[in-house]
Amino acid sequence: MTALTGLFRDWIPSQRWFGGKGREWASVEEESFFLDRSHPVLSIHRVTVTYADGGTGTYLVPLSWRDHPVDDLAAALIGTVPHENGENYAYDAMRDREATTTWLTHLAEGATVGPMRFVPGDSAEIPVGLPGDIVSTEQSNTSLVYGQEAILKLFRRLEPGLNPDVEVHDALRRTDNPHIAPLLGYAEIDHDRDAGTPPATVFMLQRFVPNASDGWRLATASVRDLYAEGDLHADEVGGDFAADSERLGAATASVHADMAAVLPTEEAGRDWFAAVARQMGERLDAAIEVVPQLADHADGLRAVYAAVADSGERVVRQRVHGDLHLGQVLRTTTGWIVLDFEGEPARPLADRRVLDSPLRDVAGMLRSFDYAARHMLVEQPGDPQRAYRAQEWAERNRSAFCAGYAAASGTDSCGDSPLLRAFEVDKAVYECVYEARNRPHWLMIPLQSLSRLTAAG
Ligand SMILES: Nc1ncnc2c1ncn2[C@@H]1O[C@H](COP(=O)(O)OP(=O)(O)O)[C@@H](O)[C@H]1O
Ligand SMILES: O=P(O)(O)O[C@H]1O[C@H](CO)[C@@H](O[C@H]2O[C@H](CO)[C@@H](O)[C@H](O)[C@H]2O)[C@H](O)[C@H]1O
Repeated sequence: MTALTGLFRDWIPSQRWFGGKGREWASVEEESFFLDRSHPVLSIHRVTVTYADGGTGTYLVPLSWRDHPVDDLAAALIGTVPHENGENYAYDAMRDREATTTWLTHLAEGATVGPMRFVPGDSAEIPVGLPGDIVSTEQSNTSLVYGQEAILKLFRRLEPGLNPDVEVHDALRRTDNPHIAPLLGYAEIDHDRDAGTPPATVFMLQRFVPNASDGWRLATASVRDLYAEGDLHADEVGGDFAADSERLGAATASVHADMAAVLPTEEAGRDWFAAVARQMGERLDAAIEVVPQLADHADGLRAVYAAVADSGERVVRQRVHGDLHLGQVLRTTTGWIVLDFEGEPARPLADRRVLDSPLRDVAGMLRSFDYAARHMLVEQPGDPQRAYRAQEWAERNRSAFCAGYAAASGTDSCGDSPLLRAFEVDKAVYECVYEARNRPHWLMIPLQSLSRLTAAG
């Protein structure tokens, strides 16, 4: 093992974006090239982890280098690497402001550096020269905000093929949809050109949406207001969120309609329903391995999936968001913006591009209302008054979202649909695994939802 691979072995497992948490490492390899040889030197590392269970994952790690320690960057220090006259200091380049300008300079020029190609959209809108500040919210990737102008999202996990976030934003450019942030460019890196493997997407740059607040923050503030009121109901307190939920439903329907207009669609046949039910069952089997408590619900969940196979609903499959939740939407002064069309980060890229029912996204948002309502019960699980309030808030905002979606799409999608119910259950199963790996103290939120979702039928 080299000094660098040793550093990566120590540092990567604790990073939020690392998707292999809980898996034992068998070996680690890295390949690198320089993106910038001036000050500070910026190197790009492709780190491939092979797990003891045989799987692999390749992650992108940009490092910035100094020949002396920099006090302001102490929190970004990954480690030191010895050389003949002393040591070089390796920093997390995404936290080193001086290193953040390089991405935009290369993008505006449409440069090719080693295996990496920069693809600008409208280069006039790329704020060259501005330094980027890291976005501190917990997320699966790493983002830099450049002033109030642009936001760069670095995709940490490298997978062959165009990232769906870039693909969908690029296609939606033609629609002028008011509910998305326009794409300004992206970069890709060759995997193994000789083997015919397509390049992997490294980052995308989007226009920054100023003066916005994310839906999770707004929704949870509304829940807090309701909890603070002893006697009033959700429609009587100041922070009622229902009007926003309704507008969010309409915005979601508008984005779905434009995605269907510019990307492929296909009427679903009976075999699709059977395949969806089977895949959900398989996901449950895998999830039970990680969260054994799920086995207690397994019979009820399988009954929900079985109902999908016989449902006979009409579904036009299309590209969907794939991981829609309140943290993926921004409320601006004029309305809602939908972000992050990447799908669930744990799914292979090819699966995330498959045509699906838009109800998948409706279910994601309904799950999120449930989370927003109940996450504060984690600390006070035995408070029946709060549990009642949470239920009331979740139901009110679910209905409002569905009303907005139905009015804008002309379909009663939140009606009594076995498919929607199964999607909600399937999402909650996914969340159990996500929480077990990332936030074990929140595991009870999706687990308790599963009890309710299976009891309801
Ligand atoms: N265009 C944008 N304008 C303003 N803020 C944004 C924009 N895109 C993303 N953000 C902020 O960055 C956060 C993470 O972005 P997101 O695309 O959801 O990344 P991830 O895939 O890692 O979850 C969002 O919750 C939002 O607060
Ligand atoms: O990192 P991403 O935004 O792509 O999504 C992952 O992380 C989300 C948490 O940040 C997770 O969402 C779950 O928690 C939310 C509250 O923090 C809640 O609103 C969502 O409904 C719930 O699914 C998401 O599942 C995961 O893919």
